[in-house]
Amino acid sequence: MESVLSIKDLNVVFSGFKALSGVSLDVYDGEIVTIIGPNGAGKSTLLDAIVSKSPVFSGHIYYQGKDITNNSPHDIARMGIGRKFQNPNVYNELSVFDNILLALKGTHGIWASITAKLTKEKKGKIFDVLSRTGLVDQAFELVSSLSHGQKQWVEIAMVLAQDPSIVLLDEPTAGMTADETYMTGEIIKSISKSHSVVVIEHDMEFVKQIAERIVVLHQGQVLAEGSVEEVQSNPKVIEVYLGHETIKATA
Ligand SMILES: Nc1ncnc2c1ncn2[C@@H]1O[C@H](COP(=O)(O)OP(=O)(O)OP(=O)(O)O)[C@@H](O)[C@H]1O
Repeated sequence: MESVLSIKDLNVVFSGFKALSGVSLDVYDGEIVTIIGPNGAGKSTLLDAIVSKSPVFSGHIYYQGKDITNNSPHDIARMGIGRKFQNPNVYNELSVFDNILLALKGTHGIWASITAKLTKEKKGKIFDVLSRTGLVDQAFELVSSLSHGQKQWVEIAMVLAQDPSIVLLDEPTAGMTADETYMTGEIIKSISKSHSVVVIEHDMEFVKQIAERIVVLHQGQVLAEGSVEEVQSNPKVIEVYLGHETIKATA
């Protein structure tokens, strides 16, 4: 099977510090890859390198077979890699609908977008992403009136509005209630029917809900890779990560 995203021997260095060291990883069509690992393992740096937010020192990133290493972030987004960051990056004083409108591919500038005549096609597209993220009932509410979880979903909807083929999510459930976390898992599973999804996550219950393939990062390297069961029973993973999480959960 052809991979959508292929990372080969990736190294990212910050002032002499190796944040990523020889990372290789493939993401296939329509799969969910969940990245776990201790704080500072290099998880966010990996997503940053994919979208050129952090420069790649050596190694390669291929998207649909094309080498995109250190291409401009704008080009990478335009090619079809959508990235959601940890903190919601939404316009609080606009409606949910207008936030999605602004994110639509080919949209330029707030006023030009909001005052331009809305085509039936654009409206349909906006409601499609709102229904995929459980936000149809909130379409005309101001984002400022939404819960923290709903704001995160608005941002996922904004990423989907850009028609990516791969969606990168950095800790999408941070700060969410248990119900919101569960709902986020269902949204991600639904998105994976039409997109590849890479998710960074700490909450192991959530990881179990969504995970198909897990990649464990530790000190900038891939420590282990496999199913939930394989990773949970891997002694190296227990030692550096899951043992610690279990202790935290029972403390
Ligand atoms: N822009 C930067 N400049 C210098 N060092 C950085 C930069 N970004 C990340 N680092 C360092 O690289 C290492 C990996 O950081 P990263 O944020 O990728 O880890 P992480 O696995 O996402 O951690 P967390 O789970 O805490 O978010 C850390 O030691 C961090 O301090």
